[in-house]
Amino acid sequence: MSSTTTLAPYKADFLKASIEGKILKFGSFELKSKRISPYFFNAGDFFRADLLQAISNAYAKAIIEAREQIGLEFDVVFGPAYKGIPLATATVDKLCQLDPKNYGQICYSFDRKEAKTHGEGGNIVGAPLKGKKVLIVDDVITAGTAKRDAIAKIKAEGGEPVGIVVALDRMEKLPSPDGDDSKPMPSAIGEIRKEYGLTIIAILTLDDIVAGMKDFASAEDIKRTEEYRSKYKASD
Ligand SMILES: O=P(O)(O)OC[C@H]1O[C@H](OP(=O)(O)OP(=O)(O)O)[C@H](O)[C@@H]1O
Ligand SMILES: O=C(O)c1cc(=O)[nH]c(=O)[nH]1
Repeated sequence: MSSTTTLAPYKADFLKASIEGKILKFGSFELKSKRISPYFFNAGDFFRADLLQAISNAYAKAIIEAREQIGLEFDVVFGPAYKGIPLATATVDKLCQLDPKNYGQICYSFDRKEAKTHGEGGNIVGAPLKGKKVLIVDDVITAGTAKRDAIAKIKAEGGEPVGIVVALDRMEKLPSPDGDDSKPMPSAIGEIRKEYGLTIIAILTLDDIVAGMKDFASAEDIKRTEEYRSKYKASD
């Protein structure tokens, strides 16, 4: 894949797995933000063992790199329901496998979309968050809504969010408060970074995907993806 040679090897391997596993799809998809996108990254499709290995390897390598480069430290990996759940558990497992000295005591945790009222009850499954430094892992960031919800839940449990790792930054602007998507707006990722002072890491960006697309996508899909990128491009 010639056009991905500038990506770190673990990122290029991850992009290759996303394409071969058909995690990255082209068509017409309604997003959580209600935008209609010509492409979709479905982390729910990393369901086969070799693909799960590919995604957990990419998250773990990105986290280890962040520790080496910026000293990212945390106690718990939190995966927002639903697609964040297997990501958090598989990432913790992979971190321990790759670096047991630094990550052997790291825990995972995730939320329920609806609170459980019997048994252990509550909203959180896995490690308690109170007093812990918490790293959020999720699949993609578009408008940032799910990340803001996760931050609020972690804080409500007494945890301290320290960062977010996503597989894909779709590089989109925030929705305009009046719903007019033609207005310039800052990026979802940049605003969350500024507002909460968090480290935010994306393994791949839309630019990486567009750069790699000429090797595997149709001319029509490339054109529609480039048009979508221009339409929702952030002002920062
Ligand atoms: O940038 P954002 O506005 O956060 O949008 C993207 C999020 O939306 C989807 O999750 P959803 O809440 O639909 O839940 P799911 O994991 O159950 O698919 C997707 O999995 C992302 O996490
Ligand atoms: O914004 C979303 O809802 C979204 C985008 C995407 O590429 N993949 C996904 O699962 N959700």
